[in-house]
Amino acid sequence: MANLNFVSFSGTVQREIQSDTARSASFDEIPLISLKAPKKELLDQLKDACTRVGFFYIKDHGVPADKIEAIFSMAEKFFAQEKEVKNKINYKKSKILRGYEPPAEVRTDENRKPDVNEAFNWGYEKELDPLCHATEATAEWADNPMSGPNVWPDMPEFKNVVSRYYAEVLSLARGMIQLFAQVLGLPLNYFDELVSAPGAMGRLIHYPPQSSSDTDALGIGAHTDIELFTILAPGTVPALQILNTNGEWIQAPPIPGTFVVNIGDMLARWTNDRFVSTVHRVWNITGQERISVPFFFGANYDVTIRTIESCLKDNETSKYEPVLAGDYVWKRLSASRVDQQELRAAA
Ligand SMILES: O=C(O)CCC(=O)C(=O)O
Ligand SMILES: [Fe+2]
Repeated sequence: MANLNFVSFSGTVQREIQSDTARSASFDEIPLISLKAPKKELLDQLKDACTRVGFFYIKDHGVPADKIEAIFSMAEKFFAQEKEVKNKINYKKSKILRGYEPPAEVRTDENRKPDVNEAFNWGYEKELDPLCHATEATAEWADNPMSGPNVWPDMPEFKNVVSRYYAEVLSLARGMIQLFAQVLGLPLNYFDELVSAPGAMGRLIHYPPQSSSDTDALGIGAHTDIELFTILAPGTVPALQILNTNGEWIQAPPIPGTFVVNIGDMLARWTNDRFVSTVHRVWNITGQERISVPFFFGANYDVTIRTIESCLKDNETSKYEPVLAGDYVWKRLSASRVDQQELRAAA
C-alpha cells in the first residue's frame, strides 16, 4: 500500500493505492457502450457507467474515421517540428493557455516531477461552432478569464483539420449531454442552453516513450479531469490507466473504432457526486511514440454550477459551493502549471 496525492476540486486528495503497476481490466470494469443501442438499454448502460465507473468506451459515435485519422497525422507533423518553431506559439504568450505547451510545464501528481508530455491547446470560438453559426446564438462571456482567441501554428491545413474534428466532437458532446440529462431523470434538453457556447477545449498530446524503471515523472500524473466530461481519441498506443475504487490501477487500452469517455469534476460537482469523476494517468512504457486527442466539454463559462436539485435525495445537502464555470476552470488549469504553484492552494 502506498499513498497517492492529487489535486481535485476539493483541494489535494489522498488515496491509498495497492501497487504502482497496472493490471488489465475485465470487461465490465470499463464498459463498452454502443450509442446505437435501443434507448432504454443505452440509458441503463450509461447510468451504470457514469455512476459506478466514471469511464467507458463508446462505439457507433458517428464521428467519421477520416476526420480522426486527419487530426492524428496533423498532430504528428506538428510535434515533429523543431522546438523553436513550436515555441513561436508558446502558450505563455496567450493569456488563456492556448498554443504550444512544451514538456514539463504541468505537474499533476504532487509526488512526481512535472509531466513529460508536450501539447497543443485550443478552445471554443463561435467561428468553430456550426450550431452557433446556424442559430446565431450568442453568449457573452467576454469578461471571463477563460474566453479569448485561439492561436494556430503556421502550417497549411492545420486549422482546417483541427476545426473539422472539433465540430464533430462538439456535436457528439451535445448529444451525449442530452443522454446524461435523461440518465439523471431530467428533460432531454435540460443542459442545452447551458452548453450553447460551451467551454470546450481540445488538446493534441504527444507522449514520448519512457522506461518502466523511470517513475520520477509520467506522461500525465494521476488526476481527475476538470470539465463536465472528456471525449478522448486515444490513438493506437496503450498507456492510459484508471484508478478503481479498490485502489488498483487498471489499463484502458485503445479499442479500434471507439472513443474513451470519462466524467470530469464539473459534472461530479453538479450532480453532487452521483456521477463519478475517476482518477487516471498516462504512462507510456510501450517503447513507441504516443499521440492522443482529448476534448474536454464544459458548461458555458458564465453558467453557475450549483447542485442540480433532483440529484439530492431526501435530506441530502449539497457538498459543494456554487461556482462560476469559467472561474473554476481557470483556477484549476492555471494552478497545475509549474510556474503558478502559489495558486495550487486556492484550487
Ligand atoms: O492521453 C490520454 O490517454 C489521456 C489524457 C488525459 O487524461 C488528459 O489530458 O486529461
Ligand atoms: Fe485526464
